[in-house]
Amino acid sequence: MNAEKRNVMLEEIRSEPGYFEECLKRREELTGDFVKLFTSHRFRRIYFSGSGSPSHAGLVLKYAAEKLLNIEATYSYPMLFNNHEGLNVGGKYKPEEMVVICPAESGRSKGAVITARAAKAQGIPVVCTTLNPEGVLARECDVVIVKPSGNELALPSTKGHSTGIFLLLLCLVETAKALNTIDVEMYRAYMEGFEGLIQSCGAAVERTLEWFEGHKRMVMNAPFYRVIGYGANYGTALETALKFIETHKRLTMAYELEEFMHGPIRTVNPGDCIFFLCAEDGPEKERMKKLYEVVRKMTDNCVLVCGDSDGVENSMALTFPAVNREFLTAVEYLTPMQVLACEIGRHLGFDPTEGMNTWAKLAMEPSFSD
Ligand SMILES: O=P(O)(O)OC[C@H]1O[C@](O)(CO)[C@@H](O)[C@@H]1O
Repeated sequence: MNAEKRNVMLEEIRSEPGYFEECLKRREELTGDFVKLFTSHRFRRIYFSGSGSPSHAGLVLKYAAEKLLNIEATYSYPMLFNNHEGLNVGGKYKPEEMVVICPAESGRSKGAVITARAAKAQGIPVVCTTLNPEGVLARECDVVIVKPSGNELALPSTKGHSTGIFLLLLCLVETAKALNTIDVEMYRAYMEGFEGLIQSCGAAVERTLEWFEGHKRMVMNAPFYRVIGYGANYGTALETALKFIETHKRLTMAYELEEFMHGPIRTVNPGDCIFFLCAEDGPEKERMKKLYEVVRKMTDNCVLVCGDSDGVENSMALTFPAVNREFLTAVEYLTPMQVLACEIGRHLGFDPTEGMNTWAKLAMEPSFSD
């Protein structure tokens, strides 16, 4: 593999803070249509739809939408939704009271396009973020937000996914301000948080590279990985598992904090490598720390991923100057995990621009063409 290919994924992760900065600079232009749609309707129900990384974005954003806008929101895998659920199952809402949001990459995956088409047929507005404003999904949408991150050379998406979550969180916070569902203080705190991510995500990359250098032997000797998250960062855990398997092909499992106690905890063996995403404050964080202390008694290779302000003095901890603002953590805590995926893959000699079994994906036709 040549040096350029070797570095492509890391450089894409490194470019993320620059796109966050651009989103903030172009805030009005990028979020304006979204805010207008929400202020000109009285939405009572939001459906998030997306496959792969966009499914994890949907999971994060569902919690943010409910808390910031007080609107009921759901996410489920698009084909479960299309084949076994559907829009307005109970017949409670008028079309103009519902909205579908698709946090896409290429926007070609069939599931979200089918959901968008069903919504359009019923007069339900559809929003997407996408890299392709002319694509098959964008053509079904009332609001199309083009992510400034551009196409990725590495097949496991990183900068597009992080920029997409950043941008939709920005849309939700701007909408919350316009609808008065958050006060001025809270709005200001979120805006400071967004600004802070430029620095924290940049620092997370360099800290993780340093950490990996110091813990390479442990990480590379582990045959598989587990990652545990809570709240919206369960989406971060799922995205980590996807990024890990896409990049280095080693088995990786993701768990929601409390679910770990129901079966998985009984399967921990000495030497297992487990990442604990210890993000925003609250009772779940304390419970995560307790779990970490308990699991450390079974394996030495427990890695607490947390902010500097947590004051954790443990050489195994992977720490960085996190902002730790609720929901924004789903952007900043993903950065170290993207870097780890990339570094493990590099050490195993995988080229991130080459996929395995491409023929199999093509045979299954999961996407439309544009
Ligand atoms: O159809 P979209 O918008 O590209 O979304 C699916 C994305 O998720 C992935 O399956 C996983 O990252 C990507 O390959 C793909 O880009």
